[in-house]
Amino acid sequence: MDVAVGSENPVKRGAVERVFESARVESRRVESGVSEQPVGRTETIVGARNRAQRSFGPDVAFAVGLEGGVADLSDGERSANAPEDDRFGGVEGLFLIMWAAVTDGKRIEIGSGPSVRLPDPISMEMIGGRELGPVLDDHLGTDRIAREQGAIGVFTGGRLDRETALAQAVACAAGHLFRD
Ligand SMILES: O=P(O)(O)OP(=O)(O)OP(=O)(O)OC[C@H]1O[C@@H](n2cnc3c(O)ncnc32)[C@H](O)[C@@H]1O
Repeated sequence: MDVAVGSENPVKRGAVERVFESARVESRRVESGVSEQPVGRTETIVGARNRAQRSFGPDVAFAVGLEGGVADLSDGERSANAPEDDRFGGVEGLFLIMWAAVTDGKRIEIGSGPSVRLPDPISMEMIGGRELGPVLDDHLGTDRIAREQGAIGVFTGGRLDRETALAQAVACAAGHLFRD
């Protein structure tokens, strides 16, 4: 079975390989159709869905989209279209979130991975409009940590890594397509 993943990030391909164990997984470069740094659950899910739909074709059985975002998890979540200086609603505590979408060309299902709170100095830079990957690299002195253990690895003390966390999102989305 062939499966496409709408990203050239190797940890995303690795996450898909963990769930579609015997499949040949191919990375495809597609536009997410959302900001480089999605803000809020809705924008993050839309990015995942776009990546899945845009990487699907007649040559694959399934296509997967994965998107990382940051979100204020309070009930009054602000949309990505809120004014620039109020994107996080003034609520302290931004979280890294991750969502997957899986399509078989007819149906599309979504699922999420774990969330982890970002420390305040990191959140402040996100509020300033930066992307999480480069902000983490600056703070930690790493090089492209988003392609390795990721924020989830850093903030869980290595108990999780980004590939493991993304695989949970893929499994939650794909499970419905396997079962029905
Ligand atoms: O090549 P693509 O598929 O775009 O992969 P990406 O990791 O750069 O992009 P995402 O759209 O999934 O994530 C949006 C931003 O959030 C960053 N990000 C997401 N999850 C992260 C993590 O666990 N650790 C570090 N950065 C992360 C990522 O580097 C981007 O700057």
